[in-house]
Amino acid sequence: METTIRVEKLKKSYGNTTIVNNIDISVKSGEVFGLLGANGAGKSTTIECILGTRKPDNGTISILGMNPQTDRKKLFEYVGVQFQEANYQDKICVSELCEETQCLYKEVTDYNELLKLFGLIEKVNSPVSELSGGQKQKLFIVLALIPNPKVVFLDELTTGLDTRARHDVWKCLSDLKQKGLTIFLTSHFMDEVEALCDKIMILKKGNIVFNGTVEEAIKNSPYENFEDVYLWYAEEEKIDESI
Ligand SMILES: Nc1ncnc2c1ncn2[C@@H]1O[C@H](COP(=O)(O)OP(=O)(O)OP(=O)(O)O)[C@@H](O)[C@H]1O
Repeated sequence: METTIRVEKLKKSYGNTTIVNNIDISVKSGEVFGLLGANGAGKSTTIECILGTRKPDNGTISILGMNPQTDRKKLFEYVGVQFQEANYQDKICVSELCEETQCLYKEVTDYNELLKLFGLIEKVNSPVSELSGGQKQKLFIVLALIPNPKVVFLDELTTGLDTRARHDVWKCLSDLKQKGLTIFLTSHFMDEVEALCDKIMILKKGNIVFNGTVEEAIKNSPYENFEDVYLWYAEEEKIDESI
């Protein structure tokens, strides 16, 4: 399997504070990779450095063999990004926003199919501003998938979605993975990580504290429940077993 995302010795500091400390990441084609860590651990900074929207202090990054800083235009034909908040006009409706996104790319997926897949088709003519938080979140995933990408970056994948919607999103992403999509995600939901991720990396204050599979993470910890396992790696304090 070819390596789709390769990051070597990525480092980013603000002033004297190191936010991301010498991180190496390797994601193979068709894999789902989960970057985990507490609030402020450095996940979004890592993603922004990988995408070239933030300048790292050090490190080599390649996506699909391209450099996100210098091959930006070509690379983003193949890369989808889920934004937490997109910039859109106040009154724009769902179909218009999808069409605007389609115009940015040469080869696109039919957005109506994606809206159907994500249960949003009945909102196609609604103003985006009238969607619920969860519906907007799903729409941002749809926008990320419109370019028919080979790789997709999903930051806080299902934050704000209800249980049904989260499961629907997992199903959609599993189907897209079967078709060869490489997925790089961050999530605070360990059930989601267990359901989707082939490989995970746990960051603690910008340092890698675990890199491997969920099964390996469990095996190398004193716990069996993955949420306990995650906390054991990611948190400073030991878990109080009486809780
Ligand atoms: N422009 C900036 N200047 C100074 N510090 C910053 C800047 N951007 C981010 N940080 C700091 O970097 C740290 C990591 O932030 P980051 O957003 O990468 O964390 P995260 O793991 O994505 O957190 P969350 O789970 O809350 O989204 C935080 O302490 C944040 O305050």
